Amino acid sequence: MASWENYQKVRLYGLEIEPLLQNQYTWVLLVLVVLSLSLRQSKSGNETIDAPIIGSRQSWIARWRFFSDAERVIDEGYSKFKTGMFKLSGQDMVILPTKFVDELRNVPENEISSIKANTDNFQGVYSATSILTESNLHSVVLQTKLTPKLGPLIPIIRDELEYAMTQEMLDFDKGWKSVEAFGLLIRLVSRVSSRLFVGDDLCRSMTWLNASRGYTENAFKSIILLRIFPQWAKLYAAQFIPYVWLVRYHLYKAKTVLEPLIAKRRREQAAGTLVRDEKFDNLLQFMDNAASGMDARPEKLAGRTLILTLASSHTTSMAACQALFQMCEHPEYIPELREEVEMVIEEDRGWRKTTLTKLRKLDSFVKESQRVHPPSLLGFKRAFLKQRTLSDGTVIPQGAHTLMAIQPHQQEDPSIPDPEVFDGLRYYRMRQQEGHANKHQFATTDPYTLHFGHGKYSCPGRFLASNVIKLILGRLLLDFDFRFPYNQGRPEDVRAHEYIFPNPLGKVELQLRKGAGE
Ligand code: HEM
Repeated sequence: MASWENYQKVRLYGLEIEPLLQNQYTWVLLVLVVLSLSLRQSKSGNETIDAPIIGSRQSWIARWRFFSDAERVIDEGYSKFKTGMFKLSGQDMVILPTKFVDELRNVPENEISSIKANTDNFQGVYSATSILTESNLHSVVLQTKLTPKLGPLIPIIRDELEYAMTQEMLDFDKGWKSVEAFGLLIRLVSRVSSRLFVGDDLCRSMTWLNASRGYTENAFKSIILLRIFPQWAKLYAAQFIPYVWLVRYHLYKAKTVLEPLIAKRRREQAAGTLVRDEKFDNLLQFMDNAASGMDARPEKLAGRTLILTLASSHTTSMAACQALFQMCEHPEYIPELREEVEMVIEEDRGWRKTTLTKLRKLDSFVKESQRVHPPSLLGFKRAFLKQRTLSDGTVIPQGAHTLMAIQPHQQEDPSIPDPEVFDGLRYYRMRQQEGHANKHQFATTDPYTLHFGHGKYSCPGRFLASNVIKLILGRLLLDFDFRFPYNQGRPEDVRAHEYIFPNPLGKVELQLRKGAGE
């Protein structure tokens, strides 16, 4: 008969159980394992949806395949089931047909949430992005304070861009210089964004810049790795992934500079001594003015500001870098794009509010670059907070997370007859058609162009992104010649899951043009 004495001698994989059972950490671990396994038993929203699964039914294998070859998996699902739903990456993702874009684009956020779906896709708890689900403070401020001021912001962005260029390219007048283009653009964009996000006080502080860049880089790496794990295993996996630790570290570093700044400005505001920039304060200040309750806590404001750098800097630099690579791959466009910039600047006598809207060829080129090298193959992510019956009778249960195959869908846009061809001035010509002058811009969305989403919850920062990209590329076109290094073509994009990044090792050679800056 089994007695306690006998039991004490039981060994599991060579380990004596009794000392283990006396250890409180063993119990904590056991409780966590049992809890997570039992959570796994209850089917999630996606698991209750009856839809064909693409790839292996073994979710680990399916997830790994999706990580390493998402394009093929998505194309397989899209070619077989594009008018219905299908599941990818095990059951992690339910792909809805794009015919539902219009029906879903303006549904209230207490029924379907875009930000929850996006932050969940970004592994919110581990990348710290889940703070954005606490309220829409950031979106309101972007839409009401930043977007209406895009005109007055041009000189501010240009000023910071000039400073950033001097920091980056001091010795560029000594002939051709080779640079890793993505890194350069990340540094330029993050300096410019910092000026708008945190203001003069901090935007050139290396502590802040290192924290915001370090956070963004490590958040992306954490997201990519954690997505390979099933939901129940993420908690444990995260403990062993150094990028996740670094996310926390950079968040902490950012707070060490942002929280005192918030406190200082609040003191100055109370004393009536706060120096305001009449043209544009900065996003942190705008959020502080508009925040209430929990949102107004300094650590929350600091966290939200840092997370905005992830939403803005990497995405903007990715688009700028893909366009720069396209220019090097198709140098035949450079003279025409350069001529447009020179002409518009002469007409406006400098960079003014109207200047960027007049750069229609450049706008078209950047949009076409995004079409052929998009940041993501999937988009229009939605989390269903309530059960919903779609117009064709499909029932989407509460808790489901859906996406759409935006890249294959865009290739079927009837206004793009030859989707496999890169045509940098395609959208420029489309805008010349009667009634189309304000359509087909980089920042405009439509049911076929979903890289910024579409409808009420589309990206609130896309107009700023468009301006920053045009200011940077316009400056490069005016003052630099650029090309790929000798005998090197366009560097292969780096792909992980549905995300597509410009190759960070991809080099571009730059040389100051004769007479530039005179
Ligand atoms: C080329 C650059 C960019 C791309 C491709 C991009 C793309 C996107 C996409 C796809 C979404 C989700 C939309 C949806 O779910 O329907 C989004 C949301 C968002 N973007 Fe952007 N974005 C860019 C630049 C920016 C910039 C510069 C900012 C900030 C100034 C920004 C701030 C945000 C924020 C805050 C959200 C979440 C909005 C919410 O709370 O619902 N983005 N972006």
